[in-house]
Amino acid sequence: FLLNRLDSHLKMSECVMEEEERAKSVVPSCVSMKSDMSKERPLNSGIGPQGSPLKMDEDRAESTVPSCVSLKSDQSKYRLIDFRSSEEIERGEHILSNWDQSAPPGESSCSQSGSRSGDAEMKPKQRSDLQEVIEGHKMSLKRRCEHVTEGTHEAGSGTLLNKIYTELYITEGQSEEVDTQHEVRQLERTSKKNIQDTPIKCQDIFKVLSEQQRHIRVVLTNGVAGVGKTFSVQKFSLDWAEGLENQDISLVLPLSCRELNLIRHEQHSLLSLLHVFHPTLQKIRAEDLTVWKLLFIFDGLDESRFSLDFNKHQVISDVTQVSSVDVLLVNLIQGNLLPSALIWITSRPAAAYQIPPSCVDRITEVRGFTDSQKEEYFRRRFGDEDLSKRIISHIKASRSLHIMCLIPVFCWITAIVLEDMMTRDQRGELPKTLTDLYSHFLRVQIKRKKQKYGGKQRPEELTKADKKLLLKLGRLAFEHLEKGNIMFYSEDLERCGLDVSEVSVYSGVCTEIFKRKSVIFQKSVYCFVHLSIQEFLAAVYMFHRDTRKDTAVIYQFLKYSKSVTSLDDFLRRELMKSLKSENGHLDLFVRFLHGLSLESNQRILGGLLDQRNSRPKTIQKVLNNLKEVNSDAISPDRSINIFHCLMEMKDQSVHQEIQEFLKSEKKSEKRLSEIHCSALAYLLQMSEEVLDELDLHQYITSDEGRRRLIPAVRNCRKVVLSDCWLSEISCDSLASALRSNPSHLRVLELTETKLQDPAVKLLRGVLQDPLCELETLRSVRDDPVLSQV
Ligand SMILES: Nc1ncnc2c1ncn2[C@@H]1O[C@H](COP(=O)(O)OP(=O)(O)OP(=O)(O)O)[C@@H](O)[C@H]1O
Repeated sequence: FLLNRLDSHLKMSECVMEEEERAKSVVPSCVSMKSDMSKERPLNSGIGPQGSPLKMDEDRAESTVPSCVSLKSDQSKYRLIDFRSSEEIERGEHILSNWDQSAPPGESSCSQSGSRSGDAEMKPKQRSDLQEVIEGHKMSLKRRCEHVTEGTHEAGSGTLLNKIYTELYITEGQSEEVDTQHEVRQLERTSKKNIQDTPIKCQDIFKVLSEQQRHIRVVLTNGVAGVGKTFSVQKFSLDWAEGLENQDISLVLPLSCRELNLIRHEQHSLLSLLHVFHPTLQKIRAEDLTVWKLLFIFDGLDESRFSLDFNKHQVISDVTQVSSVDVLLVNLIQGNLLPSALIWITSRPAAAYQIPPSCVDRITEVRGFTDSQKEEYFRRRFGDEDLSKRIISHIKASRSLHIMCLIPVFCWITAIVLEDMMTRDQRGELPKTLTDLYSHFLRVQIKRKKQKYGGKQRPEELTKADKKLLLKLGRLAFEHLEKGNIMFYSEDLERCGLDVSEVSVYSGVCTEIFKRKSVIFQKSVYCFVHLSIQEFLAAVYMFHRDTRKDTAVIYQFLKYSKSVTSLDDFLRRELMKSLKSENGHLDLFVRFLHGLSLESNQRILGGLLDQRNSRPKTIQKVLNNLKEVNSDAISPDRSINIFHCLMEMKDQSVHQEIQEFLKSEKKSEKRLSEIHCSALAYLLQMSEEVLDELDLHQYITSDEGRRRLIPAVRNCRKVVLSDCWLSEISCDSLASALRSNPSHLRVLELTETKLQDPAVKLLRGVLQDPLCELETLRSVRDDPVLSQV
């Protein structure tokens, strides 16, 4: 497990280096920004240094508060003062000159010793100027946060955050060990709530909630893709900017890691960094930063392309000292720089390991929506009560949809699809599988584009141009999926034959699939709205290549030179390739590929894929292959994906057989195949009830079948692994189950279990891990393995 972690860490670093190389050529050396002037009046309430309420002179504020400049700013960073119009410069100069005059002598550059006494000595004029800056910043932040775009990048076109924001289930602590596994599988694991977890409200994450807790300075919030981390940051910031919550904080300063990437090759001081990303703070001085209570929010650490080295770095304690962004970040987190500033970092679990636990005062995890929050989401989203009721009851009736809706981004996709289907006359069957859902999602986007731009075809039909565009997007999705890239620059688009303007012109199709994430420094960064959409389009592209017999693309991907003879051969090879991936990054891709082999799904896509000759005999062959896959060298956790592929092909047989097996009185008489074992492992792992005992030896199955049951260990109190050969890879699953937090496993019996040396070491390591809550490790006979462990 650790080796895998190390390996994936190395891969990530390689990936980061590769991306850095890519980015070197794309990030301009000179930063330019576009300004966005505000005519709005500042609010007349405010918080001063250390939370003291300030009163402000409204008239003067109106004349002096700088514009709320948006991030889409266009002027050179080296001429920051030029952000403003001439009129504004005049006003700005007025403020700056006032401030310069009022600054105590010798305080022009700040050090940590620029103490709070400066505040006490502050002249009334100076204080009110500072307050104006805070109010200007609040207004700017409010404007940035009050609308959500949910896939559309058209400014101001979004919905009000407060209208659709639904409370999320956030807990203190985290549910699983930091994991590099694919998010969708994590989602399946985490869908089982644990009542022991302590829920915490987003606005309380810096509050000391019990007597045992000390001051909370650094909070790390984990959560899988699309679970609502950015929404939480946005809501927190909006509530602060509107004066509703956390008013003891003087300035909330969100800095998205995606945007910080764009200046990672540049040198900045903390002060200039703030000036670049929060132009409303142009006039704050170094000493202000040390006297105010600041909150820095670094959203999306997983998207950062800088590597944080906490062991060896330049120590910086002066906010005007220039260094690289990663060094500034490390110093802020360690508390060398602005030790009293609060720090909030959000990250997907795979990247959270970069922050040493010793630097973190509180870990929280956004778990998504509970069942009642899911319902509330749909009620808020649709004013129509009847429609929201029907949608909720459909979701409840489909287990996979219901599990998926734990993640807000899936709620959003589901809402779009079901709203469209339920308000149309000819409804058709409502989606039950992921491929179904995503095919409908794409169809709705195509239809919207038709409605927006007109066209002779029926709304659902694709023109040649639509097909070409979607397949080019598919190529981009596919080529970057393998490399683990989720963000693209215009040159990546061009390499796939995508014209940047084409992508924007087809905004009706693209905005909810593909979006321009930031346009800072005139550099556009693109990404798919969600990783799963990238995986779906990548599968569409690959499937299309297969129907067109594009052997070059297929062989290069499969690293296979013999001809792929048929659909079943193609899918079998794709599956094997995905099973060999260490972190499961092709799992969802391969599920979609299997789903796309069904004509019913191809039909939804309105001619995007040539209708494939998916004869029943071929489909049966694919199903048989899935049921017979030999997964000797594959992790049992990964093998569960074979069962998911069956489900995507709407084959319910294995699922039903296992349901019957679970109800049966004669379990010990029924022989289970390997695929049965994967299905059973999945169902036991997902079950609401914790199993008292799992004795692998009681199941009549092969050695491989027994190993495939190991993921179920996560949901058991006692596990007996007797007389079974545990490979290192199976030990990985066992180790992960032992480490899961909270873990139910208290008793582990290992008897005549043939553990190889690396597995013994691995288990020994896990048992020493403070996260492991195992109480008894037992062996029935004198087992040499046990003494080694
Ligand atoms: N609290 C919420 N209320 C309503 N909708 C939400 C909420 N949280 C998230 N969503 C929906 O889910 C989508 C994804 O959320 P968000 O961008 O916050 O996820 P994330 O955890 O930051 O994901 P990533 O790691 O991919 O950046 C949002 O665009 C929105 O549609």
